[in-house]
Amino acid sequence: MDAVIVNGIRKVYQDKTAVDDVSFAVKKGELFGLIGPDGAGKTSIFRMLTTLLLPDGGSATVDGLDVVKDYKAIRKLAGYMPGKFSLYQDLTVEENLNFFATVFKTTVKENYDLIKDIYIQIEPFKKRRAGKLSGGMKQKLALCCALIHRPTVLFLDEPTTGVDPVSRKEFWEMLRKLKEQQITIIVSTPYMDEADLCDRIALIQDGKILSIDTPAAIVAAFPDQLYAVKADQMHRLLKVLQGSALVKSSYAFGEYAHVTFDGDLRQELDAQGLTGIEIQPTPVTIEDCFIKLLNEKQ
Ligand SMILES: Nc1ncnc2c1ncn2[C@@H]1O[C@H](COP(=O)(O)OP(=O)(O)OP(=O)(O)O)[C@@H](O)[C@H]1O
Repeated sequence: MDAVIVNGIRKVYQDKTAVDDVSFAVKKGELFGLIGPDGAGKTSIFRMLTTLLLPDGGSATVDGLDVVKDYKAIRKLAGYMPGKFSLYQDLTVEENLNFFATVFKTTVKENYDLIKDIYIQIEPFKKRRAGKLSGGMKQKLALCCALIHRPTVLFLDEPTTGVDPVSRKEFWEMLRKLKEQQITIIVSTPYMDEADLCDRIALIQDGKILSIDTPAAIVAAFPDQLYAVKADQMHRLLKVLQGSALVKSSYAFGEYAHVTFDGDLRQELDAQGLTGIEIQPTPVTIEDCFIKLLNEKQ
């Protein structure tokens, strides 16, 4: 049985459809990513799966339990780290942890083995109020609190947003270790570079899933050779690319334009008077796949 099954789930706020007929399944022990920009509907999906929000249509199960009928049982077995900092700012690190353990009728001691690797990193600050911790430390404490009742499924809503790059990397290493403990993890992120760290991902935009697969399979399905293109006049280059009959797709990507095309693009750019032209094949990223899927939708 899959750990999470989502079947045509919907959420409508007033006249805004935030989650539109979303379906996916997450295997036991999988690290599954919901990847999409702000407002894509990730938080609404998490809140429905953790029984904090009622769906307006469709159904979903967590560990075989229905998110509407069996909400009490799900709350016991699921761990949830909301996007916004959820801890008690005026309580210390150890008070927060004890509080969450008590709510779930357990003790820190009983489940210490599960959080040990993470907790020892914040233990030197255990007497410090949560509100006075750095972003990375708050995130580690929030993860310990979400784990303290030994959940079978862990929901992490944008755990790395607003966290420095080193802490982001450390956080993903912690998730890899938790996976070894057979905990199913569903994590959302707006950072496309984090998609590669998941076993499988769902790309989501405007409440709809655009694609679900392993990151490697999504990248492999990109149909064209992708090129990174540069010129001395980047602004003009982008305009020329957009108007060119040879170009299938083009968009700014860091200091380059990412382009797919047929024919002799260099000759065309030369003819347009552009200088310092560079055209080189470049590896496809998840972000390129996302942009392609968005363009197909429009
Ligand atoms: N309570 C609400 N009332 C009205 N609209 C809402 C409500 N909650 C969310 N929305 C809207 O639904 C859409 C999806 O929001 P949601 O928070 O689920 O997305 P998200 O991908 O988690 O993005 P974010 O990172 O911004 O939270 C957005 O357009 C948002 O403005």
